[in-house]
Amino acid sequence: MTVRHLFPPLTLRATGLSWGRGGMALGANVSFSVTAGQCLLLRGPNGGGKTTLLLTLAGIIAPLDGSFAIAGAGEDERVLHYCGHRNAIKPRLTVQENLAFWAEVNGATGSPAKAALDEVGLGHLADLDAGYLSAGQSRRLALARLLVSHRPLWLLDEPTAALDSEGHELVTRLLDRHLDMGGLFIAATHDPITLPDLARMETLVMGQQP
Ligand SMILES: Nc1ncnc2c1ncn2[C@@H]1O[C@H](COP(=O)(O)OP(=O)(O)OP(=O)(O)O)[C@@H](O)[C@H]1O
Repeated sequence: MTVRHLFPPLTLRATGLSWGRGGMALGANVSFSVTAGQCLLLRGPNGGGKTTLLLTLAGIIAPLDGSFAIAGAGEDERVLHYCGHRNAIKPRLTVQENLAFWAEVNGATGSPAKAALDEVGLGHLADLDAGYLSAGQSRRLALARLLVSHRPLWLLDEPTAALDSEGHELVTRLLDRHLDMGGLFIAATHDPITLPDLARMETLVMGQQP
């Protein structure tokens, strides 16, 4: 598959990285790199440290040791989306208003809100208060945020959580297209995610005994 490089070609490189919570190390001295058109899947048991690693790479938690760097971006460029396992939906705003809010916060550099909602299968619910969405519909709305603001690096925590089989296909399609565009992503997942081109995928298994 050809990478079209619609994004600046980034590389995220971790060197001897250790991460953890509350003084407890959850990963130690790990090195990896992910570059434009590629992805890294984080796998492992509950409590294994996947979310903590994503939060660390998002700059929300400080590493315990080692370092990581994102090469290929301007100093002040906002290059990443962090999509946590909570959907961060405002229940009193409509579905479309939620998306418009995030487009304003993150920059309306991607698809128009209505097109993004159509893409994730929520176009018919645009005017519904988002608090009424089902679990899977809420997840779809969270994923639509990735589409309204173009950013090359996606850090995703359980992107397929609560989704039906068509939703799983949607996620595969969005992720594959993102890599086609020269984006990259790191995703923590308990579900299998299989992209058409397996050469693009690496897996980091964590939380295992040495
Ligand atoms: N603020 C905190 N203080 C102390 N420990 C914490 C804190 N937040 C999370 N933890 C612990 O850190 C460990 C790793 O949690 P994390 O959410 O990174 O795991 P995970 O691999 O994403 O798990 P899951 O598959 O269940 O989502 C867990 O044991 C959790 O209880």
